[in-house]
Amino acid sequence: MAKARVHEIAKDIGVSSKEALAKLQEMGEFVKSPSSTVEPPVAKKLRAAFPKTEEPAEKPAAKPTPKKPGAPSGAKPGAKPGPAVKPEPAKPEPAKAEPAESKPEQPEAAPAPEKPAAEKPQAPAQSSSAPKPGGPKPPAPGPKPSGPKPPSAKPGGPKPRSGGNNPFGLASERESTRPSGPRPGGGPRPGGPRPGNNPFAPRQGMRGGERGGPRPGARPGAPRPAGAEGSRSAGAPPRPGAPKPSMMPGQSPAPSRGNAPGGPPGGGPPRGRGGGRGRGGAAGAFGRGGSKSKARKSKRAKRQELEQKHTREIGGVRVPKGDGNTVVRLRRGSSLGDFAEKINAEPAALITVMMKLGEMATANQSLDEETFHLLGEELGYKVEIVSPEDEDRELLESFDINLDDEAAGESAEDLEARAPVVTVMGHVDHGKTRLLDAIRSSKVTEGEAGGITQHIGAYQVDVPHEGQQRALTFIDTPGHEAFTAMRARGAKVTDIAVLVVAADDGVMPQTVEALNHAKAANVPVVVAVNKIDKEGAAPDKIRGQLTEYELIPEEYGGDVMFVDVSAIQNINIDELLEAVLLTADAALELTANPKKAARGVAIEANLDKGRGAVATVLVQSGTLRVGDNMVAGTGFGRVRAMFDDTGEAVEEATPSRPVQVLGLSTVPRAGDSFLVTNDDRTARQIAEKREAAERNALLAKRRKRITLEDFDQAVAEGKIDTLNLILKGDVSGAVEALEDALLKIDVGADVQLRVIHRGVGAITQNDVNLATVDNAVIIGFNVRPAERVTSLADREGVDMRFYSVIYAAIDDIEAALKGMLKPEYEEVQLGSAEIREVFRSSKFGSIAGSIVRSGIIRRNAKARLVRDGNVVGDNLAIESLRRFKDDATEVRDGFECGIGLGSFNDLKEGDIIETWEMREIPRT
Ligand SMILES: Nc1nc2c(ncn2[C@@H]2O[C@H](COP(=O)(O)OP(=O)(O)OP(=O)(O)O)[C@@H](O)[C@H]2O)c(=O)[nH]1
Repeated sequence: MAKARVHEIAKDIGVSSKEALAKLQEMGEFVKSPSSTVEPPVAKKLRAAFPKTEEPAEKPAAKPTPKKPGAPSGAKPGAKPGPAVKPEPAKPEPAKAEPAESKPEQPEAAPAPEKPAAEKPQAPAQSSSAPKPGGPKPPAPGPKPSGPKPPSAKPGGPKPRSGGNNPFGLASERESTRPSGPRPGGGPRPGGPRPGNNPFAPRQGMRGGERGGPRPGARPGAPRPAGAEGSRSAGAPPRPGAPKPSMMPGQSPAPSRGNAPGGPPGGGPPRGRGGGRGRGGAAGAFGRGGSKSKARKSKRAKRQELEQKHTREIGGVRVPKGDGNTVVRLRRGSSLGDFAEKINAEPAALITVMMKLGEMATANQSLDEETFHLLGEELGYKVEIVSPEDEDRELLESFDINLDDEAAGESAEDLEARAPVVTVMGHVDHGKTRLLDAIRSSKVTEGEAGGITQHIGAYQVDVPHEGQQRALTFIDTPGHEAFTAMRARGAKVTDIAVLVVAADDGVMPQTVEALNHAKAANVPVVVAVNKIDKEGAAPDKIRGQLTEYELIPEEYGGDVMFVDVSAIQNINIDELLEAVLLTADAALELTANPKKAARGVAIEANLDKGRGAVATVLVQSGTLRVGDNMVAGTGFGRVRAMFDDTGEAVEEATPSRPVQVLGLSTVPRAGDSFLVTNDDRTARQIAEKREAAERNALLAKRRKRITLEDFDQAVAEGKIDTLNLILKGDVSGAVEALEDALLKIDVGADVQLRVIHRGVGAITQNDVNLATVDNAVIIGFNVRPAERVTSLADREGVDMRFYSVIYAAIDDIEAALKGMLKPEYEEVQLGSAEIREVFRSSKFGSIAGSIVRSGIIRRNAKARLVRDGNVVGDNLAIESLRRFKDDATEVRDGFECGIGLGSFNDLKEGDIIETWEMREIPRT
């Protein structure tokens, strides 16, 4: 089997090439046009991506022999029985091809898709008026068919009367239905029976009434108001026993739901010949004449069929239907509109769906991940929110820059050894700065007289090693703050960490913090036991202590090199550098291709009065040259000049070489990636796009990376299987006790509990950074975070929990692991209002002129409509609220107001509008 072309597969599946292309794109396959070929696995994937409802539906149809005779003759109006190409593919092929067209005659088939063909003539008529009702009014969907309303046939009085002294100047329903003379100025033509734009047309017994009634199988006995139509379709009232599409194999009930334009308009599941309108069948019987119109019909029918198959109705609107597996990738900060675009839906339809889900959102509003998941689930899509790194990767790909492919495409000859990049970490005052100075001065002074150096954030030294001069790059910002900040930004800068521990002080909280950060980043560690010149120095004790943290010295049989040094007295500095090189050589293969445009990371940057943005960048691959166009974070520009850490101007910088760069438009942040582009325009555009993405990300209050409540769900979705925790407490005993107790929880085989960091003291920015990177939950025991730490956690969506009783913490975590810790919400009544009069407005729909009876009526609050003690409309929202002519945000007890419940229009005098909200019950 040769490779198949997209359009062939599309045809096979029964979708358009465009849809197939879109799907391929969604799946990450980039295919140019319908005539492009795809590899068999891709073809298979594509087929699998479309629901197979088709097959079962058609098969039965194909079977009935009666079809066969008719089919070959009239049915295939020479059309496209493409399959005929195949010699005589016996039965299956042709049989498959036929059903689509010949189906009409064969009502037994009953599959929903078929019907439209037969009823085609009607469908169009309806669809013009029908879509409307479906569209705008979600909450009043089919359920209440035309029943009671139609009779009122509001066409009644086209005499809107300007609502005298009512708060809106709108005509009340009472007035408008009074059949007196037409009053001008009445604004909305309340009763105006214009089926075309009257959202209620179908329910009022207009033609489209069929629409309301027809739902196959839906309340079969319901009187069909569309009497006129009824005469045409004998089978109109769906038979109770008629097969519902939902009964069909593989057919989900949703698509069958009636009012899709392609839906079975006659309501008559086309079973039994009498059931169909007969026209389609008759046409077939009469041969020619019929075949022409039939051909036309069937085309339309196919379209409708398709539409119906790929859409479903929710809350009265038609939205695309995913198959539950279709992945939709969205950037963080995306809006409903973005999502709509991806699934080819109307943003307005999604707004309605959101309302049905109990959330109010506008098309342009950024939504958080959770909300997208909820919405995706409802529509049958798997929403993936791409990480900032992925996002940047995709952004670059849109400029045809693929860093991964670039790296993968490099051959061994392109690669040259590069210097290891080292970060020095450790507890306060253990000598990090001093050690960095010692390393640097010992080397710089060797080469350069004067040894005038300047701090640019990183420096490189040459070390004689096994007869060679080897370079080492040190990040000159000690501490793990910079390290985690960069890591949080997705930058992998450090190859090796030097953990400094003062021999006279021992392992301290930040020592542990630092080593945990290194471990989490999977970076090998070399321990520098410093201050050995000091009295009381006990280097062996340090080795013993660190063993407890899984840093086992080589001399104890482990694989971590420990070097005793004195930064002040320059003792063993060379040995330390040697150990770093040995560790790098043993654990890592550090190479990069210098022969290409430079890529790397910004290490440090500042705005200089005279020189503008000055950024220190570390070249990670390629060679950076003066004159290159570069983009670093959201800054871009042409490299005007470069300097190394001795202040020397340099023309180029190769991998692992840090240089200071002048020429960027703005100051990048530490950890921002940079790259050289072919032209300045690309650099500028990338920078602009990054800025926009950042803005969006900021806008989306991206809530909750992982919370204890959603842990089990994340596990269920296969996203994670480990609950990472960071424990902070006021005293070490408590932290240890908590950790011990936590690790004793019986969590079962599916999930794991991992304490990635524990420490004494307040929750710091570092803790939040670490939680951000490793998707951890922070547990604070008798400690609180500083204010800016709280806001950082909030911004990053990190779940922090505070306890003062160990058992409470254990209970919560145990419950989370067992999937039992659900947030609890309670409904809180906000207020209620009684409808005194109903006004109709063409612009706003029905407005309830009301008086607030209790509490407050607030705009956007959730609402329900109660009539004689029965809820007649639930999950509504106060979409508009007015006091006289002015919009109001809230109206209090005793005041009159006008309330609009969006597209919910079933309002009556005396009804009570209750408003409420869900509040999370705080845990104690
Ligand atoms: N005796 C002795 N003192 C040292 C040595 N290394 C550093 N010190 C002293 O220890 C103190 C702290 O050194 P720093 O290099 O500032 O320590 P740090 O880890 O960078 O400290 P922070 O920047 O506060 O995190 C200074 O007074 C140094 O002079 C050493 O090898 N021997």
